[in-house]
Amino acid sequence: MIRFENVGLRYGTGPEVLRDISFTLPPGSFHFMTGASGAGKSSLLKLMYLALRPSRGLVTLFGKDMARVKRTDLPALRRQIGVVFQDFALLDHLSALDNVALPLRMGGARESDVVEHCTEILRWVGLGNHLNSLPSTLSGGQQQRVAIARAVINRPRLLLADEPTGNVDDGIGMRLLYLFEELHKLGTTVVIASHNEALIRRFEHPRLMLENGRLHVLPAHASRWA
Ligand SMILES: Nc1ncnc2c1ncn2[C@@H]1O[C@H](COP(=O)(O)OP(=O)(O)OP(=O)(O)O)[C@@H](O)[C@H]1O
Repeated sequence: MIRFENVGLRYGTGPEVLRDISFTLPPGSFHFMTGASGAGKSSLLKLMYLALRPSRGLVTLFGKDMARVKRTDLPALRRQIGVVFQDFALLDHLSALDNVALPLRMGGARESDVVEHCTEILRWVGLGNHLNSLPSTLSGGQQQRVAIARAVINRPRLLLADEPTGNVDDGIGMRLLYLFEELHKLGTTVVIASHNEALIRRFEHPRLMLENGRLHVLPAHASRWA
């Protein structure tokens, strides 16, 4: 699904913030990503989402060498990836439901199915009373949940989430992680960056641990105590 070989990343002429990153994420796997603030979690997720190109090394996604993929082919690849980044990137003029509906409508789904599925998922993330609310009228945690609903609505092949439980209490955080678990059971490859050790330890998944720009992959049993 994703393969990195000796990947390095620097911003401009600065020092390398990621160094010699090599790992393979098999299809259908679930990994947490951890590391201190500034360790490079968001940067690594952006490399996986093809929002950044590596300064060196090889990134393979869905079996394709990303250095050979044309810029015009990127949107089609990205449509197979659900992302929750820290800025949420919701469209301000659209209601919560219409934001979540975007990937389904772009894929040509029937309108009656769109409304039914979007209502169901927004209820699941606790926003059943905010279907028609504009993002600017929602709290940070509520906007984050809209972004999560939008990322998972069309069952992407790959789900990347940066601190998806950062703005919610532990009860809702658990609910969101169960949502990711469900998606994983349906075959989606999942990568969740998080600082929330208490939540991570409740789930038995391997861990991508970033430290000083380098990556260590910890198996599930070791990752619970890392
Ligand atoms: N656009 C940028 N330009 C220059 N340096 C950057 C840029 N984005 C990130 N960095 C640097 O890259 C390093 C890794 O940042 P990144 O945001 O990936 O870390 P992080 O682990 O996600 O941090 P946090 O947990 O605080 O979100 C940091 O030293 C940061 O200053």
